[in-house]
Parts: sequence; C-alpha cells; structure tokens
Amino acid sequence: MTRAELFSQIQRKSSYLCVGLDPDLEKIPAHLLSEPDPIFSFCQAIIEETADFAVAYKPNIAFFEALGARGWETLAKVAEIMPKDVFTIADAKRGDIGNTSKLYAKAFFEAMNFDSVTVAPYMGKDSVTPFLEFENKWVILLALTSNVGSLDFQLIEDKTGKPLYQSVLEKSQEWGSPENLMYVVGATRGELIGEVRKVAPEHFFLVPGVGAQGGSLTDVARFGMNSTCGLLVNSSRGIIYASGEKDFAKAARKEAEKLQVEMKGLLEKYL
Ligand SMILES: O=C(O)c1cc(=O)[nH]c(=O)n1[C@@H]1O[C@H](COP(=O)(O)O)[C@@H](O)[C@H]1O
Repeated sequence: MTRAELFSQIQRKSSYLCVGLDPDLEKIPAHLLSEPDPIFSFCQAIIEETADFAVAYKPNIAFFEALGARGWETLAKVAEIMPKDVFTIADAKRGDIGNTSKLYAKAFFEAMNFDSVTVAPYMGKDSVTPFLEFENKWVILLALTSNVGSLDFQLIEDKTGKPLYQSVLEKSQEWGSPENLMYVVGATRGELIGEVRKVAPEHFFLVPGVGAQGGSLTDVARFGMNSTCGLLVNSSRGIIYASGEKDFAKAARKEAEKLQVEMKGLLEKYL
C-alpha cells in the first residue's frame, strides 16, 4: 500500500486505528479452546468485528511463533484473511546482517504478503536497507519505544547533546523516504512525540502504548499529527481482551469504535 492510499483509507474511515493482534492461549475466551485452531478463530472474529474502524492490523509474531510450526501456519492463515483495504504490519522487530535481513524481508513481504515489518535499527544501514528494496513495502523502524527500557539507550545523549533516538531518525532518512519508512514512537512519550515530529515531519509513526500502557490519544494527536495524519495508533490488549467471554468480538468492536470516534474528532481538530 502506498502512503497516498493509506491516507485515503484514513480519510474514508475517519480513523488511524491499528488493531494489535497479540493472541495468547491463556487469555482468549475458554470456549474457543475446543476449536481446531483457537488462535485463528479468535483473530478472525476480532478482524471481522473491528474492520469498520481499523485502517491497520498488527499481528505480533511472538504470539504466533511461541506455538511452533502450528503458530506459523496460523499466522499465514491470519495474513490471508486480512481485508484488502487495510495496512498490514508484521511486528517481528527483525534486523541482521544484509543477507539474513533479505530473507527476513522475503518471509514477511513475499511468503506472507505483509505491507510492512517492524525493524530494530541497532545493526545499522546494511541491516535495514534489504527491507527497503521491496516495492510498495515498508520498514517500521524502532525510534522511541513505549517501554521503560527505552531509557537505557534511546535517550542517552551523544557529545553534541543529541539523544540516540534522534540520530536513528536522522541517519535512517538517508536510507528510506516517507514513502517506505515509518517510525515506532511510543504513546507513553507525551511531548517527546513533538520532538520526533520536528526531526521527521512527513513520516508516518506507528504509535503503540494507548490503552493498556496508559498513553494519551489526545497528546499523540496534538504532538504527532501532520498534514497527512502521519499516525497509526495501535491498541492490542485494550481491544482484543475487552471481554474474556463469548461476547469478546462484540466487546472488541465497541472498544475499536470508541477509539475511532475519538480519532474522528482529533482528525477534524488537527488535520
Ligand atoms: O513495535 C511495537 O509494536 C511496539 C513498540 C513499542 O515501543 N511498544 C510496544 O508496546 N509495541 C508493541 O505494541 C503492542 C502493544 O500492546 P498493548 O499494550 O496491549 O496495546 C505489543 O504488541 C508490543 O509488542
């Protein structure tokens, strides 16, 4: 999907919601456990009920690969049933020496046809650029993450007083463009999102951390929205585990709709 197509979906649905698919056998409703593929049934129901409100889906690969070969089969099935109009993100946080990265890219872009993959920047240019060589596919590079551990490295300042995440933003813009490179920026980072926006005015940000991690949707829009929205805000547990009972998919729909309504207002205010 191109950046223009993504923006047009955002306008059409008045939403920049990404539904995170982090399906855990210990958390999904018990009645699904008797299904032949409980995780697939769970994801399928969530996708069906939230598709009116979501412009993106982000399966977190860990929750699938934890189940071994069966989990990979489930992931491939989930990738196949994604609605055609949504942006798909393989949240795999990959990145390795060039020839290895190239095969990671083939796995997610060709074997499973995802639009994008999350990539860690730590190994530098040759670990990231192989992902950027696929037409119409995207790298979503970790820049300023939502977790406490982000303080360990990302905010360390270099000799010029610039934090490491800023160097990641500046350097990586030499490798990709706003047409094939997005950044992960945590919703828990408040006004720092505005600092990231100054360094990357046009790029889309994938923003996890609203819902279960407590980030503010209003702050994200205030500090992060640009003229083509520039945001995909992810919520995983807050949507998919809204209910642990038979009504789980309807409850997920309600939570997704709540976020979409809020996003509609913020798009009207800031766009
Ligand atoms: O790359 C990510 O998606 C990601 C980056 C980050 O900084 N923080 C973060 O929480 N995530 C992912 O976003 C999702 C957040 O889930 P919830 O906290 O349940 O909404 C999980 O799949 C995390 O792995």
